Amino acid sequence: MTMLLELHDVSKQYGNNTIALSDVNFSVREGEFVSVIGPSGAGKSTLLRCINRMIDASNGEIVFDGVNALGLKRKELRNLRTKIGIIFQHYNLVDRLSVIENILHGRLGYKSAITGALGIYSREEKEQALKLLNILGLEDQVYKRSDQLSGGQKQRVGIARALIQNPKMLLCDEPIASLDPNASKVIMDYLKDISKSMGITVLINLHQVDVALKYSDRIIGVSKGSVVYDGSPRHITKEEIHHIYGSEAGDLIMDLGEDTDYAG
Ligand SMILES: Nc1ncnc2c1ncn2[C@@H]1O[C@H](COP(=O)(O)OP(=O)(O)OP(=O)(O)O)[C@@H](O)[C@H]1O
Repeated sequence: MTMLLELHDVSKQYGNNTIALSDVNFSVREGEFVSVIGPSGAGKSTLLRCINRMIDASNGEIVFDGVNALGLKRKELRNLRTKIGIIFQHYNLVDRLSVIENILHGRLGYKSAITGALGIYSREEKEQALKLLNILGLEDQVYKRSDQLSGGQKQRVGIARALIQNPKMLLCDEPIASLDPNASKVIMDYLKDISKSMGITVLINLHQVDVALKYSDRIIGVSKGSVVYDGSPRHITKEEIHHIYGSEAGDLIMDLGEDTDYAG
């Protein structure tokens, strides 16, 4: 498998005092499903946002699909962003628009300002939106206003909007943090299926360690801006979880129970 994403010594400082990321190094292979875990404030969101340059890293190198993302100018950056779909905790849908209109917004990165502003989409784009609606079980909601959907349905629209970009990677920033356990499972199952069936790489921030261990090929543990664990979910030990979470680890370890073969 080839590397799709490589981070070399990536650091991010906010203002004079906050070092959010410190010399982060890791690579992600094409098709891998990787979870980033760590306590609140560890730098997980900053890490994800640096990858598509929603935030600019202070130092280091981020290579995506063979291109150094940090050196890109406007047009190439737009190009890069079409290959990276983003899924947000709060969905970021346009409430007053229908489900299908929100999904088609995922195509805006491919359009000129004028065709985008006029909402002009081709027949192929509309057909692809309908296909994705079917895949994500939203075929009965096509023309519903987005603010009339449940949280789980909104997140499925968010996934469809990301997929219509034809991305190579999905960056998912706490995609289930606002959902109940049932809706969370539905979303995680869709993300896993999509990753497998479409060969899309997934990099996902999660607060729920048990979910991360269950779904991921690999876990990256972040603490105070540094990667302190990078490996399989199968063999992660309680000591390693303690190392990632520090004093917050107690309850998490109790929730996980005695068996350390969590992914089994
Ligand atoms: N825009 C900003 N300006 C200044 N400091 C920031 C900014 N965004 C984040 N930080 C700080 O950077 C550090 C990392 O924050 P980040 O949001 O990346 O952590 P996180 O692991 O995603 O946390 P959480 O799990 O609570 O979302 C924290 O100390 C945070 O206060």
